[in-house]
Amino acid sequence: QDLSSHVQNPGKVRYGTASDLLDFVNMVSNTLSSSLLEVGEEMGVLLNKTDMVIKDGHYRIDLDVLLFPWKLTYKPPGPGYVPKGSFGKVHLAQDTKTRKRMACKLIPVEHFKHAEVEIQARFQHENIAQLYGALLWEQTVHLFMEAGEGGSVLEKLDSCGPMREFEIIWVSQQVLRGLEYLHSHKIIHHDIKPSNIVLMSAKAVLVDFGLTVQMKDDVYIPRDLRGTEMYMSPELVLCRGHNTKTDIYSLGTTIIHMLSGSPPWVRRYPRSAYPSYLYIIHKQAPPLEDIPESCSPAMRRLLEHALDRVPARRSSATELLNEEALHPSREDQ
Ligand SMILES: Nc1nnc(-c2c[nH]c3ncc(-c4c[nH]c5ccccc45)cc23)o1
Repeated sequence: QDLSSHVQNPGKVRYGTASDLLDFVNMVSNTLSSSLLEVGEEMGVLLNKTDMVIKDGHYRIDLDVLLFPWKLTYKPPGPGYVPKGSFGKVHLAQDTKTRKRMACKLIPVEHFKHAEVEIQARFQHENIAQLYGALLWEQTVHLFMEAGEGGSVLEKLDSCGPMREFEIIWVSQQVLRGLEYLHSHKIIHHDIKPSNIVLMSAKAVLVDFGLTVQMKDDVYIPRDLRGTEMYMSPELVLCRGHNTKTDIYSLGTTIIHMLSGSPPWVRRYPRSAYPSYLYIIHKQAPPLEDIPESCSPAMRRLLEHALDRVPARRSSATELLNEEALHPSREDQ
């Protein structure tokens, strides 16, 4: 195209606010993917002040931003190991002008739900992966986000085994601050687990908001089962209504995984013999038996409060943040 047509028809990527980004993703969600086929070039909205440089309305993959399979923190690079989200593959991305490094999650447009973006666009907190922008290119939604270059807690557990208690305390405090913020806005994450907690040099953040809901009142009646079985609460499995306390239970099972190196239940009920854990979670008492002997009494008490079978009795994020286990006194160190 000559310059004049280029100027007259600048590309379809622009800077905008969180509400511009939400309008864009709503358009993508509501437009039949067939009619999106005609758009030959990338289109999208990048949030202002994100160190991403749009050139003449373009933000082209492999030109303005490069995508790399994620360099693993612990393991020798497998064949293009790419962490998987609920519906998308996550790559490392780098803006070619500012060299800013980001995570880029690729979601096929037919799987894309604007709920994934809605919460991250409307709610910001230092322990929630920040959203930088969204692009639609080749029938795939590219979500650019804050990158946890230390990888996920699951990757760390798989590579290095059980974590030490001071590491678990650090991760739990970060996650609980993020949950305290989300729960104060009646938002349920629905998929708290080691692979959805990613590590950076000075903090840990929650990722993958594809199953997130914002309650209209104090209970959420689910239409489907959301989450990952081993970390699900008994009330979520029952499907008769639940609230933000389900995330607290999932954090409790996540702490068991960090302490022991395995999710709850699997050592007592091997996956080979138990294709599903839903019935076990429903029938059995909370998995306190999976807390290792080495666990400190204070951390054990925190887990008893986080895994209480009765949601109303279960501690909130704020209450857990005030537990002794998360404030080891000097003499303990
Ligand atoms: N499902 C999902 N939705 N958003 C994200 C996400 C946003 N920023 C990120 N930074 C790092 C990782 C990540 C996960 N596992 C890993 C293993 C090794 C290295 C990095 C990772 C994932 C993200 O993930």
